Amino acid sequence: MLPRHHQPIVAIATAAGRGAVGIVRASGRDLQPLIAGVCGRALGPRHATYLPFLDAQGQAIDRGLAIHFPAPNSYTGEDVLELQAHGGPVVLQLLLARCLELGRDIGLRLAEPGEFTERAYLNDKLDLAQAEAVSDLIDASTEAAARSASRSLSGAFSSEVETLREQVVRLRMLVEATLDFPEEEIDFLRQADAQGQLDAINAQLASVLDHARQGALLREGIRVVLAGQPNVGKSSLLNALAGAELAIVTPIPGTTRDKVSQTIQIEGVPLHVIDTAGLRELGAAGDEVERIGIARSWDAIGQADAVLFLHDLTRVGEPAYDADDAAIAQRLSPLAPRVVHVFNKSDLRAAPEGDGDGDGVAISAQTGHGLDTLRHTLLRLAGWHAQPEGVYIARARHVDALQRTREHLAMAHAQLQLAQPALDLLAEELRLGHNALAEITGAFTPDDLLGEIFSRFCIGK
Ligand SMILES: Nc1nc2c(c(=O)[nH]1)N(C=O)[C@@H](CNc1ccc(C(=O)N[C@@H](CCC(=O)O)C(=O)O)cc1)CN2
Ligand SMILES: Nc1nc2c(ncn2[C@@H]2O[C@H](COP(=O)(O)OP(=O)(O)OP(=O)(O)O)[C@@H](O)[C@H]2O)c(=O)[nH]1
Ligand SMILES: [Mg+2]
Repeated sequence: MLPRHHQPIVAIATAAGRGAVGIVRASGRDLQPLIAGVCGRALGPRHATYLPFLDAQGQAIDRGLAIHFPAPNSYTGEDVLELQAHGGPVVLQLLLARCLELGRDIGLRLAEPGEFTERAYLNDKLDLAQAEAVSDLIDASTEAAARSASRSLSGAFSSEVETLREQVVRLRMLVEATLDFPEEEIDFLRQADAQGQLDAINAQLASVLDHARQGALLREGIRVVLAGQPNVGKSSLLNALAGAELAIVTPIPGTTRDKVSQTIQIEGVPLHVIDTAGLRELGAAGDEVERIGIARSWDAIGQADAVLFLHDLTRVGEPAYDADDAAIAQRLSPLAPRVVHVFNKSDLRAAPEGDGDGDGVAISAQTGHGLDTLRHTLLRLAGWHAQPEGVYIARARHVDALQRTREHLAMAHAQLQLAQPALDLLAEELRLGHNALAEITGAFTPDDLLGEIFSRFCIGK
């Protein structure tokens, strides 16, 4: 049997359900038996031919367009056959079954998720960051996310990483060469301005890291938890931000029992907003359901990227809030940089001057007053500052690899500043930094990571 990556594969490439057109796509080293069987004739290369797709009895399953992309000029770099049929689930299943039947002798099998794109990667049509961008483009939930995924797919991110990698390679070669001439080593490095080269790399790395963080933010968004005492208006705020009546709002304290979440977007950045049960001390007689709800609120708070701590302006005392709020604030204090104080119901009572920490936002969930300020505060807290046009999509995996690169290069930098740098340690840090960078485009990526990345694609991609 052929190794997995050489077996011919087939799948329905279009989304499940009915559509105007549906595509069955096959990829492999030689698809002639399939073409002959289903099309009943030879196909010109990269030429759309309208013809009947034939079943085993020579009857037409459907009439549509067949395209043969001979290797290596195809999406996967292998032979690709596309059957563009009418987009009904039964028609497409029949075509798929017909392909599998015809392909039995060449070992044709169903494609696993992401396997076409994995082939494109293995055949050097795309690097790993571009392959990931294919999936991110399909999954994009906002226009900004789609545009930036498209930039990554076209190689904007990869080429910046590649430029960095080339510079690190050049420096590594210099250091490795010096290792062979121990007497003159230091002078040699000084003459070649190794320090200056490293400074330039680090400056550029900082900029790529910043862009990648913005890109990861666009892809992954942040978790924002609405927290506070019962009846302060958390559910009202969720509804106001979402522009829909999602959570139940009543004047009864303890209305929300369980978490309610909704993804909204601000300037294209997805925010996963979670409304929680109001926080209060329940005596022994307290309601068991509410007790569990409150425990879940604290869980959500612990996992939040940002916490909006709501206060009810009609209840706040001096200096900023009442005793129960002070108790909650105490418990939130370890999360302080992620907490925003929000003073709600400004329509009923104006916010006192110089609220609390000075970073509070006064709003009215009912009239919408202050919501724009709150949105901008959230974006700032998330670390968003880029213009979507210049951003390429990135993943936490990329940010992590860039951070590790930065750490290794910082160690290399420290070594170079010593009067007597240990050249072997310097060389080792540069090597590790180089490897971390290479993980991004896939030049140096463990197989199990590859498997994980592609398994998250949809089938047929
Ligand atoms: N019908 C159809 N539409 C599709 C795809 C597809 O596979 N089929 N794609 C699937 O994702 C995307 C387009 N991606 C593609 C990428 C490369 C090639 C290709 O033939 N590449 C050749 C020739 C390049 C050229 O002429 O410039 C090559 O790389 O050698 C085709 C589609 C979106 N639309
Ligand atoms: N005037 C005014 N009333 C508000 C505002 N926001 C919320 N309310 C009212 O305050 C009451 C409680 O609102 P909710 O949104 O249910 O409060 P909550 O924090 O979710 O309450 P629990 O789910 O019990 O924790 C309701 O009667 C709302 O109509 C506001 O900005 N102005
Ligand atoms: Mg509520």
